[in-house]
Amino acid sequence: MAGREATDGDGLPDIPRLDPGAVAPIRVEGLRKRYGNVLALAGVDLTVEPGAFHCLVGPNGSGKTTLLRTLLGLVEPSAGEVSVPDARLGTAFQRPSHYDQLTVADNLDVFGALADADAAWAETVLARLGLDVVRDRIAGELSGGYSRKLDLALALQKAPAYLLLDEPLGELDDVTKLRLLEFLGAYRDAGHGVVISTHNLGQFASYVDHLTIVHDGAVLLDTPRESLDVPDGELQELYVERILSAASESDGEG
Ligand SMILES: Nc1ncnc2c1ncn2[C@@H]1O[C@H](COP(=O)(O)OP(=O)(O)OP(=O)(O)O)[C@@H](O)[C@H]1O
Repeated sequence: MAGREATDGDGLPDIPRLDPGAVAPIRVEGLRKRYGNVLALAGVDLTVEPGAFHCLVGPNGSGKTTLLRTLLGLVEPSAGEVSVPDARLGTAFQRPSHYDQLTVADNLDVFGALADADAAWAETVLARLGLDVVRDRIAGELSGGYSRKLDLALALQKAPAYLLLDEPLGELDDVTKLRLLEFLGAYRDAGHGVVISTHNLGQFASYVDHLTIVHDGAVLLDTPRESLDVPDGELQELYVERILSAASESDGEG
């Protein structure tokens, strides 16, 4: 992370810019994951480009979380190749990562020191996520939404080249959702990859650059957003229609 700064003119501290050209893509080939007799991933090929907002969307049980966790190295593939560049990946929200007994500011100091982050970046993250108002609160006493944003702030201390998040907006209030979405958009605009796993594509419609629909552990559609000739407001509907039509085809085969 270095060089020019994002100038989004929104009055918030700028996010230092990363040159996506200097980051390799994440590549997955023939990825299979079996849990006992459940085939969670049935041979997935996927490329995640740097600097893009990439949504992995699919219904419950389609394999999104398994795919995301495999990219993060948290799940061992049964077969196939996962090539993650020699770059920093970041994630949050799977389980709390903060120290409950420390304040927000002290948590940031600890994680910032581990990540060798500079103080200006910690302040930027604090302001961008709207955490500055709770900086002196004990982390264990924060509300659910602030607690989750704190974990995201801690993951961001190392300024990951790719930020991978599983249903990041679940259970957040509408204002918090909006601020988080704006942050994720700004982080992408500053050259970082953002990879979201969700079954609610509609919430991310105005941000998505690349869409991968996952169904029954396989990729049903993998396409740049620009090649889909539908307005943002119809993206969720397009996804649901694709799933319904794939489900009725597989019913027909059965
Ligand atoms: N640790 C596990 N042990 C056994 N089966 C698992 C495990 N994790 C996931 N599965 C199974 O693998 C399949 C894919 O699950 P996964 O959580 O990846 O789907 P998902 O698309 O993220 O679903 P959701 O939207 O409900 O979170 C499901 O059938 C699930 O029950």
